Formats: sequence, C-alpha cells, structure tokens
Amino acid sequence: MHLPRTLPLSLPTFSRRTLATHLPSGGPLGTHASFPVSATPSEFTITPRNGFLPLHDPLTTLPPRYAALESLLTRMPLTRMDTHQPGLLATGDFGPAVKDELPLYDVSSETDPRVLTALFRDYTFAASAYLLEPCDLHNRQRGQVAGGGDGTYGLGRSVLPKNLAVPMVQVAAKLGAKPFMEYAQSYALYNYARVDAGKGLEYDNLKLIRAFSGMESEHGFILVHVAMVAHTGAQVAATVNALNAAAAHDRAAFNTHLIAMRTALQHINAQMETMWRHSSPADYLKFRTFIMGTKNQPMFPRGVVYEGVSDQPTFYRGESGANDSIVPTLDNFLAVTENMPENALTEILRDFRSYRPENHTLWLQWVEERAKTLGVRQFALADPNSAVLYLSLLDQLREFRARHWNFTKQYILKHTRHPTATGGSPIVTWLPNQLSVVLSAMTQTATAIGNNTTSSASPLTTENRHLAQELLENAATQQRILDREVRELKLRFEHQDEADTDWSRAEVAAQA
Ligand code: HEM
Repeated sequence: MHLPRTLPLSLPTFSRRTLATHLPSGGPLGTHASFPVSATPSEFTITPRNGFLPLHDPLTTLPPRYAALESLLTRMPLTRMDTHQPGLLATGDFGPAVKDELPLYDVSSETDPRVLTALFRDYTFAASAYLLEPCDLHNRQRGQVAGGGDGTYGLGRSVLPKNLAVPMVQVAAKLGAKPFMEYAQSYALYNYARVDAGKGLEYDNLKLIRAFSGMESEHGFILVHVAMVAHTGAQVAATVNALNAAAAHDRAAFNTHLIAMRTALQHINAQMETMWRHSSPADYLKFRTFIMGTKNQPMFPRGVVYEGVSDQPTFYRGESGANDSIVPTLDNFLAVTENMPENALTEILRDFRSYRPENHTLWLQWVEERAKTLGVRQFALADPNSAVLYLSLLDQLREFRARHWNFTKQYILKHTRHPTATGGSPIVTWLPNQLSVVLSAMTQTATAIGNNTTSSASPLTTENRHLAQELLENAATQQRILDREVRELKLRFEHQDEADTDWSRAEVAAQA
C-alpha cells in the first residue's frame, strides 16, 4: 500500500460551495475532519458527489491495442449480449479460445487510472471465466438441487495461463488490488454504463458492460447494487458531517446529520428491495458460479497457480457484496464493528475489508478510528432524542441485513447444498453472526434509552419513546426466529462453524 495523503473534502469534482454549507464550523476538538486518500490516483476516490462509485463512469471498451481481449470478452457470455446467441462459455470453448487467441499483452506502460481499471475489470472477468468454466459446465449438468442435481461444482482449473496471469498481476499491482475479480473495481461498480448519457444513475438508465451469463437476472443482480451505491454520496457527506458535529459537541447539527444519514440509508434499502423484481431467485445459481473465489472453496482444494508469476498457489476470496462499503461504513460509525464477537466469523469480516479499492479501505479505517476517538456512540446515548436517532440507524442496518438474509435463503439456500458463499464464508452462519450483533446492539440501546430517567435538556418525546419500544420488541422477535433458522439449516450444510475449511483434506476424505 502506498503512503496515504490526506484528502480535503473539497475535491475538484465536488462543488466547494455546496460542501461548505454542509459542514459545521470547527468546535472544541478543532478542525474539520479530512480522510486519508491513497497516494496513487484512483478512479475509486471517495467524494460526497460519487460516494463509493468511481469518479467517472467506467470505460465501456478497451483501447484498440487490446482488441483480442475485447473480442474474447464480447464472445464469452453463456448468451452473448450483442447477438443473443450462445457464447464461448455455453459450449466450454472459452478456455481453448484464451489459449489460442490471447497475446501476452505488455501493460507495463499503462498509467491512466481509467484504462487500468478497465483492464483490471476485463482481465479479472476473463480469469474467473477461465478458472470456473469447468465448474459451470458441471453445475449446469448436475449441480442444481432444484433440477435434481447434487449441488456440487466439481473442480476448477488449477493453473491460470500466463497470457491472463502476468498482465492481470501487473495491473492489480498498479491499482493496489489483489489479482482476482473484485466487487468494486471489476464485477459491480466498474461494470455499468448509462443508457442515456444525459440522465442519472437510476436503475432504468443503467446497462451492463460485461457479463458471464448475459441473462436478464444477472443484469438485474449487478445493477441493483450500482443503483444502491448511487446514493452513497449522501451517506458519505452525512457521515463526515456527523463526525464533525460530534467533535464540535454540536447536538443540533449532530441530530440533523443523523437524520440525513438515515434518509440516505432509507433510499438504499428501498432500492435493495427492488432486487426481487429485477433478478429472479430461481436464476441466481445459473450465473453465480463465475463469481466464486479460490479461497475456502472445494473447487480449488490446492488453490490456483499463476503461470509466469510464481509456482506458489494463490487463494483469493470471490466477488461478494461483502466488499461493498455501505454497511461497513455504518457499522464503523455506530461502533458495531468493535462489538463484533471475537470469533472465526468476525475474522472473515475483517478479511473482507481488504478486498476493495485502497481508498475504500482507508475510508473505513478512518471512520472506525474517528468514531471511536470521538465516542460517537456515547455522545449519541447522552441525549435521549439523539439516542433514538442512533437506534433508528441501527434499525436501518438491521433492515439491510434482515432483507439480505432473506435473499440468501431464497436465492441460494433453497437451490443448493454448497457450503460456502462466493466470498468463501460459511453460508449458514456468517451472515447471521452480524445480524445478531446488530439485534443485540438494538436491544442494549433501547434498554439504555428506557432506563435513562435523568433530566435532560431535550426530554424524550412520546413518539420517540414508542419507537424505541417497538424496535426493541422487533429485535427480540427477530433474534428468536434467526436462532431457530440457523439451528435447522446447520443440519443441512457442513463446515458451518469453520472460517477456513481445509478442502484438500475434505477432498481426500470424500474420495476415501
Ligand atoms: C440476490 C441478492 C443477494 C444475495 C443472494 C447475496 C448473498 C450474499 C452472501 C451469501 C453473502 C456472504 C458473504 C460471502 O459472499 O461469502 C453476502 C454478503 C454481503 N452482501 Fe450480499 N447478496 C445479495 C445482494 C446484495 C446487495 C444488493 C448488496 C448491496 C450492496 C449486498 C451486500 C452485501 C454485504 C454488505 C454483505 C456483508 C454482510 C454483513 O456484513 O453482514 N448483497 N451476500
């Protein structure tokens, strides 16, 4: 990682005037906060305009000097997006085509962040398609439980050829990324274009650049993420402003910015709900194979060797929404992360935080540290009405994670017995680990609000008292249901209490 520099909030891409009116003046703890930014220029630079999306819309095509790679990616999907005819993956011909057609491109002189990010997206798409093509064939023939299969994927290819491995590793190093498909810089957040360049980033104005399957549900799955992240400029601004207000002990401003944060989260959660209609639960496993990782996956019991790079096998987590920054930002701001239990599942959460653009990692670390140093939770709980706003933000986290758990049950668990998610986490226990932490933080907060009988400059309004009581009851009910579901599901899925299963041993045991 390069030495970070500090980014003043007023970036060239963001109007200074607009920002200035959003920031409170410096308080007792002094200056406005500014968060650190990577020394290397990056498309993934956070501002209150673009939030966690790139600064500019992604490059849709590679420069003409990479024509062979562009051509392979166009012909790659199970159903091609241009002709709607079966593509190379449909017949298992992608791997041979990579070997026959792809030159070993020299990317060493590339410096433009947009070209580098587009190359990273495209090499990682091609690498995942190459490694997982046999698993997709296997899964289509006899994988899906709903279709009478056994839910398995067989084995992936264990060597990545040098015409993919060498340039991908070089481009990744230039971006400070891991050389594997990533949620932000490849699959989701660098994979959208506007249908009408003059319009905004609403779902209906988005189209995909790259795809594995080309089916409508894959389009919907990816672009719902993008449409959600399009609201994160407001989340970023509210987070910085609320931290500054806490530093200045400015209660009124703090409450105003918590409300702005909640509004941003409500938009994000409402957008998330549209997943049901944009991407069918019955289709998910038809395109999910290609976003699996090589770490903690039975398809890669001995990892993958990158030819021309090293003889040592590599193990990388697959693409996952777990590498999105909306939830970790809120977890860190509300001090939820620091109250995660010390267990193997929380280790995975920490590990996921390194699978993202350097600026997103720096931002998350900064929010966590700043919220801890300023005592944001304590500051919120010191006033009953701030405390209810804090509780309602916890409730937004709960809503996100509860909906997400429903997705996992409907899109995945119903259709497979595969024990790990695309990011390599145990499928039945990892998500409930975090949902439980939020539910218990809600219970503690609501109880603290109810017990706070000290006279206050702003006594709890009747409306807020009722809201706290209602959220407390909801959290208790949800925890009971979740505990029962996990108990039952653990009977159906193996290895759910392990962060890292040794699949080479499991493979030997299965063959014995
Ligand atoms: C059909 C829809 C979805 C399904 C089936 C799904 C599935 C999963 C699974 C199985 C995980 C576990 C981590 C792993 O991959 O190993 C995960 C994590 C995660 N996903 Fe999704 N996901 C969906 C949509 C979304 C969307 C739209 C977002 C929005 C950004 C998102 C954000 C996250 C986050 C933040 C985590 C980490 C959760 C936590 O910290 O508790 N997911 N997802």
